[in-house]
Amino acid sequence: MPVEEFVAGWISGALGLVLGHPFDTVKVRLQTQTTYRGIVDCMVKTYRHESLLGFFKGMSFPIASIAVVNSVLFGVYSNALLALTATSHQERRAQPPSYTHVFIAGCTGGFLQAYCLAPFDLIKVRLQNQTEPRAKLGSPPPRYRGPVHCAASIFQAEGPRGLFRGAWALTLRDTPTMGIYFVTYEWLCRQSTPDGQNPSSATVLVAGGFAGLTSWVTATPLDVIKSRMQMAGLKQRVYRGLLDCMVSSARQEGLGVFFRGLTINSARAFPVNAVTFLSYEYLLHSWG
Ligand SMILES: C[N+](C)(C)CCCC[C@H](N)C(=O)O
Repeated sequence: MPVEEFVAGWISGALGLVLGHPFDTVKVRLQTQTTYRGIVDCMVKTYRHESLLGFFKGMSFPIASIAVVNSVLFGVYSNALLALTATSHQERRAQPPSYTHVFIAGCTGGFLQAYCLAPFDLIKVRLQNQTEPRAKLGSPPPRYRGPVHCAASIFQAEGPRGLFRGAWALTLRDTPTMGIYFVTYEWLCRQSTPDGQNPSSATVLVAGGFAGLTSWVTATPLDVIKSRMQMAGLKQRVYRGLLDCMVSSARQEGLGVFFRGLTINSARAFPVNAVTFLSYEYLLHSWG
């Protein structure tokens, strides 16, 4: 099994992640809290109250976990294509796989990475939602002191299952949308590249950016539900399940609730995924 894809997936994921984390914090806050009037208001309040560091809350765990998560995504995707079409990464420009195969391989990668991502994503969302400024003398400490403390408290209170809160919504969010992600990327690359040649860096950047954009636009409704289920019992009410969360959110806040965070998600998705795909392709290319 070729392992280069796993390593390239890891490095490219980490680069994209750091670039996108401040946007991600604003998105999570807008989706789960009702105190902000919009993106700018949320940014201003976060900066005033918590300084620049506020935007990087909850980043250490994703950085550690991206090694597993993005390498599973890209590694499984590439190896699934190998199984379906009997072509390696290097051979795929000369013999391009069908879009159905690309979609199935993307969904498989999305499904498997969702399970690895679930506990890390839960902890990220919980920490991002702690709006207290950095500990000052005399002020009450935040609920979680850091990622390890957060994981340990959830584990103690709810057992291992607690760490997978919202995992079902996350899997539903990622399985089809990762298929869309890779199909968009492949389609755009093929549109602007002569047959049999490798896409230029500019093409990879634009195709990667649009792949991120289309997959996040389609993923946003379930992203909102996922974040709310992960916060259930803390700042949100407790839901009986995914459907209950959908229905009660829509009843209370209207259908617009499913598009919360869409603008910021899209603004984040383009640069993050442009960089992710460019570095992925570059690494695989330079390793031959
Ligand atoms: C499938 N879904 C839309 C959820 C994500 C697709 C892009 C994943 C990328 N690592 C990022 O963070 O943007």
